[in-house]
Amino acid sequence: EITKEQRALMKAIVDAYNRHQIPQDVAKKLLQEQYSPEENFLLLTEMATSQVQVLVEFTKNIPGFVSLDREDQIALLKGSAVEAMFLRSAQVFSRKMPSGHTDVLEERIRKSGMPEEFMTPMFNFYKSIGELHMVQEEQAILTAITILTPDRPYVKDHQAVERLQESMLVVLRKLCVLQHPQELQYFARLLGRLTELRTLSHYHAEMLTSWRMNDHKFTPLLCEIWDV
Ligand SMILES: Cc1cc(C(=O)O[C@@H]2C[C@H]3CC[C@]2(C)C3(C)C)ccc1N
Repeated sequence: EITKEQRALMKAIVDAYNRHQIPQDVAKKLLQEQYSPEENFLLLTEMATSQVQVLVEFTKNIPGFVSLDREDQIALLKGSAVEAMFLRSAQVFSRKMPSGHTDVLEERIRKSGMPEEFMTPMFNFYKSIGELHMVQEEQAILTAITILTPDRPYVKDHQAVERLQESMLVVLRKLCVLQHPQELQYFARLLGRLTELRTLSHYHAEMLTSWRMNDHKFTPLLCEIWDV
């Protein structure tokens, strides 16, 4: 009972999501030979920077996004960047790489100068996303829903964003029923992850501050997207 236009919306989002992937060379670098914490941090910086670039490209291809007010587009991107990045890296983390690699990546992230108290919530989130076994359509639409959250700071035209998000929530709900018929509350569980993401973004803000304090270098794009 997914209508023709809903199928078209889903296809546009999934194509955009798959078209804009993190360059494999960045992810692969993290898996190569042993690095020092400084080297690891530089690799994470490279990974985060390319994730933001991928996020911007994906967002521009969400149907209706570019017809929103320009300043609202910026507000939505800045407001959702962390959450979209964690969602995408959780999916990359739990799916893309053969299991052995995941431990290596986890090891690299753990030895990159990231504050210890941030690790646990981050890896718990990765695991909770992995356990959902989302299909790629669900991943793409859930990411689009996260980006089109109307109550981000400085968004002026709430209504316009709400209308776009609404149409995606409807599609996601239908998709969940089709893809996971046995799990009645699967859709609710998916949306529950978005709440977990907001908690993570608070940890992330502290992480940025602690890195700044220790004089870690960021790229201009990361400074711009997170006002650091
Ligand atoms: C300012 C700044 C931010 C990050 C970051 O948010 O990294 C995210 C944390 C994990 C989740 C997404 C990340 C890219 C990750 C996989 C390293 C990494 C380096 C850096 N100089």
